[in-house]
Amino acid sequence: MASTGHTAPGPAGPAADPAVRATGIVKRYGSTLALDGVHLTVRPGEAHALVGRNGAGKSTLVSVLTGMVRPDGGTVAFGGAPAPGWGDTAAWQRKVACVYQKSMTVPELTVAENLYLNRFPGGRAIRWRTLRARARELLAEYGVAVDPADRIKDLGVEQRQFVEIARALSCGARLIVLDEPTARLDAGGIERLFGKLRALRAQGVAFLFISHHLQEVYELCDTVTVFRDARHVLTAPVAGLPRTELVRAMTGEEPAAARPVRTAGPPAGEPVLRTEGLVLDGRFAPLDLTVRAGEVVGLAGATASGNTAIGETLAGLRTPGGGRITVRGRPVRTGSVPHAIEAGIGYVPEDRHRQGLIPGRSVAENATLTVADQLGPLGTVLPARTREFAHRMITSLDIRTTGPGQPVAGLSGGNQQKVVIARALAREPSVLVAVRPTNGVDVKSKEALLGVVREVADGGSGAVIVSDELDDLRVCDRVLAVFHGRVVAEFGSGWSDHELVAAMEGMAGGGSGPGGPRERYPGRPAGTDGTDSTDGTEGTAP
Ligand SMILES: Nc1ncnc2c1ncn2[C@@H]1O[C@H](COP(=O)(O)OP(=O)(O)OP(=O)(O)O)[C@@H](O)[C@H]1O
Repeated sequence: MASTGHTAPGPAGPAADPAVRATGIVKRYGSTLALDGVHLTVRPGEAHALVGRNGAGKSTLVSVLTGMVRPDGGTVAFGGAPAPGWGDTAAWQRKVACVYQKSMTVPELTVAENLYLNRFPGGRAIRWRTLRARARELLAEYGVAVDPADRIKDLGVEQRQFVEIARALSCGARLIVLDEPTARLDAGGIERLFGKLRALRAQGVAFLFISHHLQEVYELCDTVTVFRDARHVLTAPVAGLPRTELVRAMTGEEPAAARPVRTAGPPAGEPVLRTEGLVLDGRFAPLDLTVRAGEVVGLAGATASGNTAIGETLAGLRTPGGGRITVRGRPVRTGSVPHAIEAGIGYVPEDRHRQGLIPGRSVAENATLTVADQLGPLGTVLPARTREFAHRMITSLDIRTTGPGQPVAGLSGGNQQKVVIARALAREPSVLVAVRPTNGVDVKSKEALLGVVREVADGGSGAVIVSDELDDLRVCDRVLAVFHGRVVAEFGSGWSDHELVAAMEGMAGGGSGPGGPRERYPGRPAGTDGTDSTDGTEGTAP
């Protein structure tokens, strides 16, 4: 089934040496075999997707290809020449760069300073004017419309990514790895990113694209490689590869027949969560929301719509300007995470790195952070009970780990997300509030996770899913579309992708013809720049 190197030749032609060729790569972490003799070839000008389930080994290979991790076996060559020596960071940067979902730039420094970090022109004394002029030229060369004097922290995600790409190219790199680059972009940002990547490909720059959004793989890439359980299982041209076959390669199973995720009947239970006049100035207008037992309610909205701010306010992360929240009829003290948890609000944050996990602690400890007081008398945590609880979560959420004692830092990104969800479920909350719960989660786990949310509701609690992903929203009984801080439309279970996306874009009841960004990225409505709400840039004042 595998066929390496079967790719559409880039502008450099089929005879050119590959941008990168990795062969026989082996990497072990203790008893975990993360890469088992994998291979990968990316040609100049090619956009090559690397896909696989959470824990398949994608990030480990990226670390090997960028000189961050030393493999236990195998070879890497760039443009036909052996990879730089271990530890020669500058030499690796001249070959390859990785643009992560998380910015690798220094937020307090300007764009110009970031572009020339550790390689300032002009000898010892830094000539700031020269630096800025060079930066301006560099950005213009790659068509990046950013002011070199701006601080990185004031840029949106999209602009930061362009700055990182420009920096990599100016170091001489001709291979750029993009690790989930669209995760925090809206439809317009994705279009602009893809447009820029196409232009750079025409100049011979090669891209390795890591994504759980298979639709984007089909949109952008000409070749796809699949890893499964640390092994290479497939390399094939994207054109003509049926999606079912791609999923089969990723999972090793026949794709399950499509089944509706939404299983519950019309909501009939008591209200479990209620907001009355809940308002956060500059983020969302007074909101009256009722979530009943047995119900999953979606808050759909683009990045800056205010839907995330609503979720964060329910979780106690933000203090509302007015209004009240009640859980099963009891008022919740707002603006306090401990009180929200105590009242029965479970929360799955979008940004698990900042709000979710303690990396050095074990899976068991992280999964039980909210229940430590219930696991032992007088505030002591009994390891046996902690482990037992963690075992249950590992099984029910299919967390790929060596065991409850493994530090979460050693889990793949998607499996870390599952630990965050386990933690939110630990207290058996009256209402679960989940922000983009399937972000970074593989195609099979997505279904399992949404199934768990559904089960929470079917078990007599309520759930709120805050997301712009249509697949997340399909599990909901009701979806409220939020635009500019207001609920602009409400849908029962029978919504069409088109009408929901139109509502999220502020065109409730409207719509437009096919062919626009909405049609191509049905899960990502166009909106303002893709900076998340916790960066403090979200929202238009209602
Ligand atoms: N630093 C580490 N210490 C221990 N184990 C690790 C470490 N990094 C990765 N692993 C393990 O190696 C395997 C491959 O992980 P990797 O992060 O490469 O997967 P991935 O395909 O990128 O997954 P995801 O889609 O979830 O990001 C996993 O079993 C993971 O637990």
